[in-house]
Amino acid sequence: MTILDKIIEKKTQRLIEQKNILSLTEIKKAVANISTAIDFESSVRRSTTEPIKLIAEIKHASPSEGIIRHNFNLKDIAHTYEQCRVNAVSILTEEDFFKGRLSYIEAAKEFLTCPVLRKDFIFDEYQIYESRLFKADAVLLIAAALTKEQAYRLMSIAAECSLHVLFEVHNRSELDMALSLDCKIIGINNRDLTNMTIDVNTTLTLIKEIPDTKIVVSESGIKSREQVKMLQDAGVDAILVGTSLMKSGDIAGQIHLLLQ
Ligand SMILES: O=C(O)c1ccccc1NCC(=O)[C@H](O)[C@H](O)COP(=O)(O)O
Repeated sequence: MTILDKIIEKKTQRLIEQKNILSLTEIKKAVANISTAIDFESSVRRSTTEPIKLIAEIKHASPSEGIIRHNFNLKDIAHTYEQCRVNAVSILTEEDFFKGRLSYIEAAKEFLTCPVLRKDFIFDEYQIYESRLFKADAVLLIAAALTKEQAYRLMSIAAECSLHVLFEVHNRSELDMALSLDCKIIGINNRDLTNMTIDVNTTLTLIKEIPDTKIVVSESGIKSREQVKMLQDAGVDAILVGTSLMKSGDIAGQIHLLLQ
């Protein structure tokens, strides 16, 4: 069983419990009154004259690292990200492996003006409505966790809820799925979820197969200015950075180092 299988198994159990508290019909009604989402797509698209965009992640723990930030303070992190004028914030909301909470989105949004991506393991339409109910502006869909039919359906529901989708791929066949679904924002995960190894060259290889009209986000394992420059030169629109910010005693300094 891969880590992705384990996460989805746990998530499936939690979803059954959650649907007993608030049914699909009830959650659909509840999202009808939620204010409009902030435009994630425009925030992460870059023109050729602009520097690379930053999606800064709030991530307490992970399966590969355990606890990443020992003095985790959601509000301080959100406040720092706002002061650094990051282009978007990604929040890990998965509970059992990342120590996240859905409520982190609204709490962080008190300090943020940029859009927020809900980073979780989404495979059921309920989770899309839930994301909007908790004020996310965008959601992550992971190709490795979905069939093409499931992905299509979830993307349609996300669009109905005005949520943008970051569609994550790691290899050529997942990229083919993204392109055939006409995904606008393609995330290339440098982390292989089958064995947790990270290689930033994954982005450099796959981006060559992606038309210029798409927005490309490079995800995972980004920690040095040299890597960021290489990704920018390759035409990447935005980087998604978690661990190297969360491990730093000076988050603003680390952002400056990456983007200087
Ligand atoms: O981070 C993990 O260990 C992990 C394990 C299994 C599934 C997903 C995982 N990470 C989620 C992410 O996609 C990252 O948080 C994100 O790309 C940022 O990566 P990093 O900068 O390496 O924290």
